[in-house]
Amino acid sequence: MGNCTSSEKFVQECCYTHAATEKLGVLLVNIGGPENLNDVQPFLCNLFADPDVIRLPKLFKFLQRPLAKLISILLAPKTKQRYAAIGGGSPLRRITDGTGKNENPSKILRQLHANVYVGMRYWYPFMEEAIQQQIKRDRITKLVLPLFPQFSITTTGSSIRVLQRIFMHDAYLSRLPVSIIRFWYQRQGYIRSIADSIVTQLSKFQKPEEILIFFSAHGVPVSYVENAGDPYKDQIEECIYLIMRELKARGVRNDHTLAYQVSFRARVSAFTWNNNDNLSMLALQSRVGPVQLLKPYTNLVELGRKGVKSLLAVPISFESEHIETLEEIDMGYKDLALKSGIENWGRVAALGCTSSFITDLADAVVEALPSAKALSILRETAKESDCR
Ligand SMILES: C=CC1=C(C)c2cc3[nH]c(cc4nc(cc5[nH]c(cc1n2)c(C)c5CCC(=O)O)C(CCC(=O)O)=C4C)c(C)c3C=C
Ligand SMILES: [Fe+2]
Repeated sequence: MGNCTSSEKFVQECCYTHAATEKLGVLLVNIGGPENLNDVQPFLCNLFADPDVIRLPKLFKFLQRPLAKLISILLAPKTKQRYAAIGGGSPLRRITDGTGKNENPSKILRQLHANVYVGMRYWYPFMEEAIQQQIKRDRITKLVLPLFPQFSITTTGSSIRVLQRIFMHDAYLSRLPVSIIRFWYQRQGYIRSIADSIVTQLSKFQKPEEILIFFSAHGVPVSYVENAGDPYKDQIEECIYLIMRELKARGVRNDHTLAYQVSFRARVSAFTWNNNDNLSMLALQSRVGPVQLLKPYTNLVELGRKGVKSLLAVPISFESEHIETLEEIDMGYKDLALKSGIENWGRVAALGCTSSFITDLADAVVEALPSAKALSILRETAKESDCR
């Protein structure tokens, strides 16, 4: 097979060649979220037990699980209230299942005879289950994993680590050619789909040209970016540059700004201490203070004070609706914006199962096929927690 490009003809050729020789699997990986309020505490426990989310110095690794349990118990009541406000659970499983069944990519994936699996990092169906119970059972011959739009150690890195841990101990999996799409924020289909949504939402305002486009991204600790080389911040910024370039090409010249989410900061800071090696989010030492997260923080009061009257919020770091879009942005931010003098509020929906976006992701899968290789660089990793 030659090199696959995104041109439709080539995608088709790749499909035909591939379908004849391979049994392809596509694993859609996501964070996962509690399906009901009883799931909240164990879900949080799994999340905080992840050494890529809370990095403890080697000496204190043994505290990872007890600490995760403690933090999850302390955070659960407030977090339950927030999930209750969006209907009692996370929509992530439904949306990710829907992505797999979406009509357009299914056409492409059907031509490839691809099996689509869903695997979550912190809740059911866990990545481990999808791999051990379904992928192994189906004896696929190639696996593609489109991960998150931007690479972060806390999301992409963490998922790859789980994959490596599972694959290295299994004769079949360790030889299975795998292609990991480590980020896809720069893909034209993704950029254009977001630009389409922005243009549609702008047109709903009375004076679209006066709207401030407000990109809102998840925060991560600064130390991940500055000390551990997390490319997340650079990729977020480049993604916004590409979206604004696309909008300019369409004659849209609105002002824009980027801010990282703040209530996340309050939740994280309550349980973190600064430390000198700066790699750990949570280090036990005497100098107690809040962890530094990516800036600028969201400050709607300041925007109101500066005279911003109309604002369109655009969630940028995640492709599906989730608690941060539905509760934090739609409820918390909107409320605060209106109280701060911002009179007109709008929000761009996450792409979710938007056809143009999912079709582009299916193209990305096809393009990733030639680079599939057995995961040869495998490393021993810390034991996972079992909070389920
Ligand atoms: C780009 C996406 C995400 C990054 C980066 C990220 C980092 C990160 N998150 C936490 C803590 C929490 N995350 C929670 C849930 C959650 N996080 C993301 C995405 C990113 N997180 C998603 C999609 C979800 C699931 C949301 C849902 O609908 O269920 C939670 C629990 C929910 C909440 O309180 O908001 C916590 C806590 C840290 C500490 C971190 C980086 C170090
Ligand atoms: Fe998160």
